[in-house]
Amino acid sequence: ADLSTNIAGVPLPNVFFNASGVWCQHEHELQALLESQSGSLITKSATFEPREGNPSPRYLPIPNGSINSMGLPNEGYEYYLNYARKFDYSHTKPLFISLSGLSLADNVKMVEAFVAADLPCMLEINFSCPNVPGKPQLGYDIEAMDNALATLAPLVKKPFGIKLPPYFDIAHFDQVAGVCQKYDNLAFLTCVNSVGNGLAIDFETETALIKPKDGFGGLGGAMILNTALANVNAFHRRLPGKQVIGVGGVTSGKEAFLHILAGASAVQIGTQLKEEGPALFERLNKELSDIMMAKGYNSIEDFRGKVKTL
Ligand SMILES: CC(C)(C)CCc1c(C(=O)O)[nH]c(=O)[nH]c1=O
Repeated sequence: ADLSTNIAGVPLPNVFFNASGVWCQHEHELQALLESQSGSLITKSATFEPREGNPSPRYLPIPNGSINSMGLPNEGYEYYLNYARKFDYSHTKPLFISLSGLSLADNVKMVEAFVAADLPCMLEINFSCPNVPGKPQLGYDIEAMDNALATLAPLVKKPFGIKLPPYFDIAHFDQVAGVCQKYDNLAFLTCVNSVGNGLAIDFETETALIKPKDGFGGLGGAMILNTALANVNAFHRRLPGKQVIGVGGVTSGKEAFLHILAGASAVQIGTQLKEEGPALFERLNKELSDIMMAKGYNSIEDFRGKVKTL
């Protein structure tokens, strides 16, 4: 079956790529994604300056998923800008760049640098990034989100996307969609980032599993699939003129199929990629293709967003 898709008019040979943060901090990791069967690749969320991130253990697989509090370890935005300058855009797969400024000012400076470089890469701005200490993350501060988009969208000029945290209240889906609708070049939403501030505890040692933040960290993997599907579908229904990239709980072709049925135009993989490595993409392509053939679908558009209700 044909697993090709496009994001903001940019073709992807297949719907699959990494979630920002997984297998994408260093060039050798990005090279492995380039050589894999992924349909695209995205860099680790960049901050203005390089960051070590939090002390380990800061990521762990747990039953039905994972927990992480990495703390934005990355090489700094110039590293990824240089990577984007050297990238061979004649490749079959496009390059996405994730930005996660620690302040709006930092996001402005990084966006301006990428816009000045005028490269074909696609920006995904991480709205789970920390905002003013003591205030919720950008994605949970609707006024701050609107203000950030009012500043950033005109700067980016071309189509771009934002990475959103999961929402759990219909009124929040409505509010966030209302803000996103205001920005024409906001072309896609990537839903969802990890489910924030979970806590994994070891029964034997009676100790939190990860070191940072008293063990509090973002939850990913199978356990967040149904939250991810809801966020993908909620924004697919509310924003017909925009696209949604689905992420959360995809471990096989089956969950990828469900994300697309919910409305996703592409599918990112986090936890499962961290655990299985880039060979995962060959498996996912085969599994999704087999599912589509079995159901009589030839292309993604034959079933994308067509989840039925009772
Ligand atoms: C959680 C933040 C550190 C504020 C942003 C980076 C990030 C991280 C991280 O670097 O800890 N982990 C996630 O699961 N999602 C993210 O967006």
